[in-house]
Amino acid sequence: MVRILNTKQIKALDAHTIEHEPVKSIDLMERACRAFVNWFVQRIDATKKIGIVCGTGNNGGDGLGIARMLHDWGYPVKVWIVRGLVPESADFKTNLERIKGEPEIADIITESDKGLFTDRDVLIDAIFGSGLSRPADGIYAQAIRCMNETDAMRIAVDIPSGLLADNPSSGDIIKAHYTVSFQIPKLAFFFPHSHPFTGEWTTVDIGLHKDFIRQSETSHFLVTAKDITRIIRPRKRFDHKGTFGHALIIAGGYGKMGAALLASAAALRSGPGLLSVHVPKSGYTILQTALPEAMASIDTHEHFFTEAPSLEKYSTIGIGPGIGQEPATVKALAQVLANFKAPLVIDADALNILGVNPELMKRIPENSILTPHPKEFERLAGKWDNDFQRLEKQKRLASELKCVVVLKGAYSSIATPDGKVYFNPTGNPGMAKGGSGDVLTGILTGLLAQGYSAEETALAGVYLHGLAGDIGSREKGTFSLIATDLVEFLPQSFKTVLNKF
Ligand SMILES: NC(=O)C1=CN([C@@H]2O[C@H](COP(=O)(O)OP(=O)(O)OC[C@H]3O[C@@H](n4cnc5c(N)ncnc54)[C@H](O)[C@@H]3O)[C@@H](O)[C@H]2O)[C@@H](O)CC1
Ligand SMILES: [K+]
Repeated sequence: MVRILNTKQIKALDAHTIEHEPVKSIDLMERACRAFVNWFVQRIDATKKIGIVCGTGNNGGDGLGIARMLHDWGYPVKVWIVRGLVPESADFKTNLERIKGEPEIADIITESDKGLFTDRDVLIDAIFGSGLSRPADGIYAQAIRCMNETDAMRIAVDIPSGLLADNPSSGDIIKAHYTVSFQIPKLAFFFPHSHPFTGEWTTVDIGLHKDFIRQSETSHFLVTAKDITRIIRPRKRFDHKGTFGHALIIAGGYGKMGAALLASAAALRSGPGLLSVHVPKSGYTILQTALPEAMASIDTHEHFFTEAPSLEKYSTIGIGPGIGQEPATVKALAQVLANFKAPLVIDADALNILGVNPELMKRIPENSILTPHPKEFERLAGKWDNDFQRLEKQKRLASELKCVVVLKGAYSSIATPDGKVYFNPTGNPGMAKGGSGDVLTGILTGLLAQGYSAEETALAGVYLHGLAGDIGSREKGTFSLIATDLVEFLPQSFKTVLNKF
């Protein structure tokens, strides 16, 4: 797990590293600059004209160090220092002294300094870093606007200037194409509204104290491949189908049998011992023809879900894709929630039904997994003003229901009943298509049936689903990738994770 720390903790971490490594503050800054430059030189051609726009705090100090190093690498570099009210930090001063005449430095002292950076191919943003405490205004806002108006590629040092790491941002913010952040990812990076500012972000190691990071309290984590490898248990020689549980998928309706097929095919590829699929009568032939491995459980209704089969034999249930919201379906869902006591996976129309019948929420078995996309989540939890508030709502829902709530999207977030939130790194925009969610429901149902805990299931399922999408889009491209491909590439996704042993 990568721990996501807040800016106060990052400041304490910097101080701890300086005191206990020990390393001088300016030498730590030098390390940060080198890490940035190392990233930079591997990607940016040395003929490009570079502009570095610095504040006068430590983020600006980084900018000056980076300017000196890139000049030594042979890049044509120009530096601008935004001279507002921020006093020069000690390390800023040192790095300013270390620039001896080259590269060229200009001060920005009035707001009328406009159209400044137009001859630059690449602009490095080092105005504010994690020290930003309020929206940028005055001369700072003006410099940010000037940078955003150019056609240059913009690269932010640590965090785009104007973006707050731990709180909603407003005002002018650098629209970076890339953000190179120092070691610890910032919470804001995981939110949709930050993306126009961070662009593609990455972290670079600057040798901050690992034990201190491990001991820092946080409820926010970024999942890594290693975490998933640790969760997924390889199968043993004497395991048999009884070991891996019997999953039931309740999905599909007239015109939406594809949802049932996608969820079921994904469940089958995720390893449960047995899979049954409950579909309306009109889905019988479709299911039996398309998925011979699945057993059919047939509803009495021709077109939609009206009555749950007897549920005792199932280890878990995945319910929702394509079931619609007919009154009889609402009743049948209520019946499932009344009779089934083990954790289940609730998705799509089952979530929409819960949204308009909140009294049913109380019946959801503890440790179930809910997988709303943002619109479904809004129906369950109400509107939000900003991404931070949305995250709080997600945490609250997970704790109230004592369930795992997976909010789907880029960096799908997984909130657990005990208040933790895991962000998932896999997946890509090629997956933003109908049917992707059905595939996730199937994977989760398949894993839950095998006895993985709700938390393990959600972490592994969401990761594997995204990884299947990443592997798939390498072959099919993000335009052409479809949900069926996710099922097709799921075996490779599992193999990738298992082969890490
Ligand atoms: N030893 C360290 O602490 C290290 C710090 N590093 C760099 O230092 C950065 C943090 O530096 P600082 O804490 O000096 O802060 P910044 O350089 O981000 O900001 C400078 C100062 O501006 C003031 N300020 C905040 N919001 C403002 C606003 N809207 N308008 C005007 N002034 C405002 C604050 O007093 C703040 O301290 C990191 O992002 C990173 O780039 C790196 O060099 C790694 C090591
Ligand atoms: K910055």
